[in-house]
Amino acid sequence: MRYAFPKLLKSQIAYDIARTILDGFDKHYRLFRAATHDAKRYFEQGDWKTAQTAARERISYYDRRVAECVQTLEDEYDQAEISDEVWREVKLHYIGLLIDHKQPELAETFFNSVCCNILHRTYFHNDFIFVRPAVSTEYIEPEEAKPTYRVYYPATDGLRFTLKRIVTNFQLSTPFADLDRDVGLVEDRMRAMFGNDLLEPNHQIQVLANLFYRNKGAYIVGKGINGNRIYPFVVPILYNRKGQLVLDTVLFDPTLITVLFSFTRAYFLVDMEVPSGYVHFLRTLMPYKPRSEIYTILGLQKQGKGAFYRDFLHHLHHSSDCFESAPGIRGLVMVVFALPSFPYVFKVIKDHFPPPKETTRALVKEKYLLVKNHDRVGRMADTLEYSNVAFPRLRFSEELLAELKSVAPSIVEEEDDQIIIRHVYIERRMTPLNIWISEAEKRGDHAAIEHAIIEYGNAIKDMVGVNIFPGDMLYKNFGVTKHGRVVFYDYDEIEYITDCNFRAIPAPRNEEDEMASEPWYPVAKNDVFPEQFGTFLLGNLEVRKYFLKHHADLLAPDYWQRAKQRILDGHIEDVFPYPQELRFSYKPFSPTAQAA
Ligand SMILES: Nc1ncnc2c1ncn2[C@@H]1O[C@H](COP(=O)(O)OP(=O)(O)OP(=O)(O)O)[C@@H](O)[C@H]1O
Repeated sequence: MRYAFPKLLKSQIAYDIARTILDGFDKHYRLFRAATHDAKRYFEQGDWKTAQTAARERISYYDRRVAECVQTLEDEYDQAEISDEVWREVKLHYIGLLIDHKQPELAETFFNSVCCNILHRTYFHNDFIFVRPAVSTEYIEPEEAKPTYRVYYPATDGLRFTLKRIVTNFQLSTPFADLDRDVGLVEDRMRAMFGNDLLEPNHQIQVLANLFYRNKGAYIVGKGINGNRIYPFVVPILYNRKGQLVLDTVLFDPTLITVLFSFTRAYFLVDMEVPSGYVHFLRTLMPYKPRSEIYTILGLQKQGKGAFYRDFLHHLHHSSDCFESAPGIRGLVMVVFALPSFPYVFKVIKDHFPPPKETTRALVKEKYLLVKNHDRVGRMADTLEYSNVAFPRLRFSEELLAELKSVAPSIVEEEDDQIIIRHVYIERRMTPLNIWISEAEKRGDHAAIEHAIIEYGNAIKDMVGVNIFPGDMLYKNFGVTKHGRVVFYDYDEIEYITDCNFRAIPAPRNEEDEMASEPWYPVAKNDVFPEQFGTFLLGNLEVRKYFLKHHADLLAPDYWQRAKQRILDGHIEDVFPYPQELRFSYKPFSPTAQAA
């Protein structure tokens, strides 16, 4: 029989514990918001280095606050004295404290993290933690003067005036080069978007009240509304070469907006008093993006992780297919499996790695963490890391279970009708690039192959721009997203570009050198010889043709040496999460203009 919650709350300890946990959360969110607040200042000062460091540090805030809170509780209470009854009261008090709270869903997640740290896993009890949200996040209004979004009425005020007001309301202290010109450009494109639609009485523009900061950009996020139609838009604000601000473009295409919020990018910094209000608004722009991914891209990655897990359990309940090995070439380091009906893959680190791998479990984890904390520039998939995940035994094929038990026995355990996986990374499922290319070949789709190779080279170049050397550049280590972008997902050999030594292959001294099957010259651990990349990348003639046409520079040591030098000189590359052709300043390449 299910245990009933106590009818009377009697325990002072229960109240005190609930209060301590909520104080821990409030401290966390205060610091989290302070970081997003600072992002505005860094943007105004063009202080990219500090902004980068702050964005990276913010990721670790959550775990630190949870650890602090656990410590406080352990110092103050003897766990043995806290009965199940008291834990149930703690939860009820906590729910009470969350009435009128502005971030109740985040506070519930924090509560779960603290409880799960204190209670042993086998002791988890659904009555103690928030398996489902207990407090609604709908219609929460901010207390501060700023609403979640502002509303403008262009039919009354004029579109140009409205657009200018939208920008100036953000009160950026850096001057614009020519705001009237930029607003005119946005207006032209916006008029084209609204087309000849008759303006309905509800015609309005809604804009989220705070800017979204990432890398060297700040983004205005909003939507036009006319009748029952919604027109999402995003306006990036960047610096020009003279250190003045410009509106760089306006994006309307839902696919491009979705890509801007992609799982392959660094998290945004946005000052949100009521995060659920932002998530709700963003979902009206991207209805197919799971709430979990929206929380994550807003930097609330633990919330995203919790929401993802709930979605996953829900999906398991409402599906019947079985987990199976992910299609493609098996990894040496990871066992990768997937549920065909679910768009993610599950990656488990093997217990032993065959040669030539020289890594360890700890090192692999370190590399994955490096990527989590790094700017992923739209080219590296984000991963969710989970411990002790229980899967229903029935949903595993014998073959997959046998494989998991044989290559990762320390991680996989069978318990009654469950498979417990002690550590797993979960990441978006993509089509491995090698499979994508061979399918395009079978169809005789040359354009698709060329597209894949252009994207592949661009992915590497984007990663190089942020100091990442992928290490293992084989096509099988890249995936193609549903938007046709090529993204890297195999991180165990990743290195910082600045830690690598890019060398040209020395000229042979004599005939013997020339014939040698092993390098006759000394090779240090971090030496990389780009001239050798062709050996494993250019085997296929068609791929070779496109590779040499678009990315031959990747095979030359000096490309890499120059890239490394730029990073060492402190240069931070511009990252454009949308096509260059859409920029207001874009000038198509013209051979005559070039000649002139
Ligand atoms: N996100 C993903 N989407 C689809 N398939 C994937 C994904 N990640 C991995 N795979 C599949 O699993 C295989 C192994 O994954 P991964 O490259 O991450 O493992 P690994 O053990 O690190 O590989 P390697 O031996 O190259 O180091 C890939 O070749 C691919 O077929």
